[in-house]
Amino acid sequence: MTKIIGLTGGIGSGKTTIANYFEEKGVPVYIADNEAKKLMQSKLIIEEIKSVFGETVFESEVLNRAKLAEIVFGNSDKLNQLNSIIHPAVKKDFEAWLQKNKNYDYVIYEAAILFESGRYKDCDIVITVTAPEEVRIERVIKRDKTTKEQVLNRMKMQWKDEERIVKSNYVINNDNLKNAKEEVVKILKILNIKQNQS
Ligand SMILES: CC(C)(COP(=O)(O)OP(=O)(O)OC[C@H]1O[C@@H](n2cnc3c(N)ncnc32)[C@H](O)[C@@H]1O)[C@@H](O)C(=O)NCCC(=O)NCCS
Ligand SMILES: Nc1ncnc2c1ncn2[C@@H]1O[C@H](COP(=O)(O)OP(=O)(O)OP(=O)(O)O)[C@@H](O)[C@H]1O
Repeated sequence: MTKIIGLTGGIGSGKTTIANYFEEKGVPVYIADNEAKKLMQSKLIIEEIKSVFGETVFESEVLNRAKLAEIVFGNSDKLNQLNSIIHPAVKKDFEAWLQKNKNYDYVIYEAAILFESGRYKDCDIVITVTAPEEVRIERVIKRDKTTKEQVLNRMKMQWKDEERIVKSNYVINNDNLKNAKEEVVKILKILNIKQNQS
């Protein structure tokens, strides 16, 4: 049976960067953030978001993600409400994706809130990607043209590295990309996963 590797880490730790490297090496990767974004364009989910958050988070039927982010990352009850709309849809979508990839020995499920959502329980192995908080904040400010306060608001809704690390099988320190990639190769070897030559 295909084994699920959960790949997690706080905002800006570099988990998508690391996930992409696993993919380069030949492991199929499901990026929960990206798939959630696509699912949030479905009519059913749009209606559910409207019923909870109102029409004001939409502009001509297009979700204003920044506006919704402002609401939910300042209020954990609202974030839980949004999560309970999106997470079941992502779970279902992932299960269908997994079926399509059932010939692989391992696949990767990449999600920032793997532990917070409880989805780590569906994983056979969990890898946490880490980097110092200040570095993560700087990366996100640069990537998203956002403010320190906005990044901190998201961080407050996530577990701390210490909490993630104790529940993980492997930890990849992504302070430095070259070293982090070497860690990926080590894990592939330990798990006996055949690598693409790249
Ligand atoms: C609030 C939304 C619209 C903001 O969208 P935006 O494009 O600004 O952010 P994006 O989705 O790309 O997420 C960027 C990062 O924010 C953090 N983040 C996103 N969702 C959550 C959450 N529910 N809890 C904690 N942190 C989160 C993660 O570090 C994530 O990698 C969006 O994040 C959302 O719908 N979140 C709830 C659904 C969810 O949990 N998605 C994540 C994977 S299932
Ligand atoms: N080792 C590194 N050195 C420098 N920059 C990096 C490194 N790893 C990732 N980055 C950059 O930092 C930013 C955040 O990385 P990435 O998007 O992979 O993080 P993430 O953990 O998936 O974030 P989020 O939780 O927001 O989705 C990106 O712009 C990426 O190119």
